[in-house]
Amino acid sequence: MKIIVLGAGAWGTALAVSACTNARVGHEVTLWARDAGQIDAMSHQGVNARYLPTVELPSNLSLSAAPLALLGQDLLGYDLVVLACPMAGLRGLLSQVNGVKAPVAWLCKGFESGSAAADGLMGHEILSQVAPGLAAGVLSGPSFALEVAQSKPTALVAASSDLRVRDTLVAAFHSASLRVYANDDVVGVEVGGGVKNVLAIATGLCDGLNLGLNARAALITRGLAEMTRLGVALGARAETFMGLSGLGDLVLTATGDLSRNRRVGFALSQGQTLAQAVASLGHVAEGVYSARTVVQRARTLGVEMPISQCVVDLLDGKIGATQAVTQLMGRGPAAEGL
Ligand SMILES: NC(=O)C1=CN([C@@H]2O[C@H](COP(=O)(O)OP(=O)(O)OC[C@H]3O[C@@H](n4cnc5c(N)ncnc54)[C@H](O)[C@@H]3O)[C@@H](O)[C@H]2O)C=CC1
Ligand SMILES: O=C(CO)COP(=O)(O)O
Repeated sequence: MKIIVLGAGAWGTALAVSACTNARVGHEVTLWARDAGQIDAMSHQGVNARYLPTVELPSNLSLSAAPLALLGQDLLGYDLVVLACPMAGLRGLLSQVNGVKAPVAWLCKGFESGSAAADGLMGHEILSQVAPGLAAGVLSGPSFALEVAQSKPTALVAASSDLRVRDTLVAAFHSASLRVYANDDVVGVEVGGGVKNVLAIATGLCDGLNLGLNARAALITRGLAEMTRLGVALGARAETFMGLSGLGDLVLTATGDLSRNRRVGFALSQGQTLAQAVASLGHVAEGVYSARTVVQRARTLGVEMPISQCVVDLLDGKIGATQAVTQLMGRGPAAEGL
């Protein structure tokens, strides 16, 4: 299979490496970046020094920085086009690949911030605005890029309403170290991937303040409830949130120190400003940009999301770290459940 990954950040690089090294069938994989200097450095150094510095690039991985407009013609020759950009770049990349006949999959997790529709859109909603004719879907689930690139056992979920897209993603990435499950609940998978980033900021803060393991477990559990409430209100199936892109990715991101979102919450608990916390990452932390849109969409639907609201108030500088705890613990008693 001929696969092109557009975007050479940590996750695009890791998946491209995984497809080259692990696939049961030999794939031809190209990794593309918009920055020709980055591709030049990668081909000389044999690593992606900026985004995944400890992982050697396999010799059978092709690198490209051809202008996308030119690449447009060539994209016709691929069996799968993977968009490995942050949410902020998805609208642009989708319009650029519009017209491609092969399945297209995006990897970003979040809600568009400053969206044209002012609503904060998920990937599938952006797709229906800018490229409704594409056969497309999303690849999500609990997966730190570094571990996937190191061939550590990982399970992902390929979500699309189109069976051909799900099957192509499984054929492209399923391997001895990477299991790819299929799901047709795109809304559920996208809500899980987007909201878990916001909740990971909360657990990073909780752990940075040394609030204890009980508090972290409570945040994860009640976070899962609010993620599910929003997802169901948006048309998702509740059971999807018990799967890889819901509970699975929430547990990973909320507890794993490799998470950039969790690190933002931790840094805020140590007195760093948001600007400092984001700058020190050198990578995207989608929860920072999605939090407000998550809460706005929930409000429009009449869905209560107290933990996400707390994260927004914190990011907006309306409350400090310790006030966030008071705000959550000061809520009145409630019945458990969704
Ligand atoms: N790193 C990880 O472990 C995982 C990341 N993801 C998601 O994948 C997406 C990408 O994450 P990473 O690769 O880790 O980010 P990263 O911060 O490591 O790299 C971002 C890449 O996107 C490019 N980029 C930045 N802004 C852009 C824009 N406006 N248009 C086009 N390209 C742009 C950058 O040049 C860079 O190549 C995010 O939505 C993230 O939540 C999903 C699963 C795992
Ligand atoms: O989505 C991820 C793991 O599944 C990566 O999470 P972070 O963006 O918080 O690092």
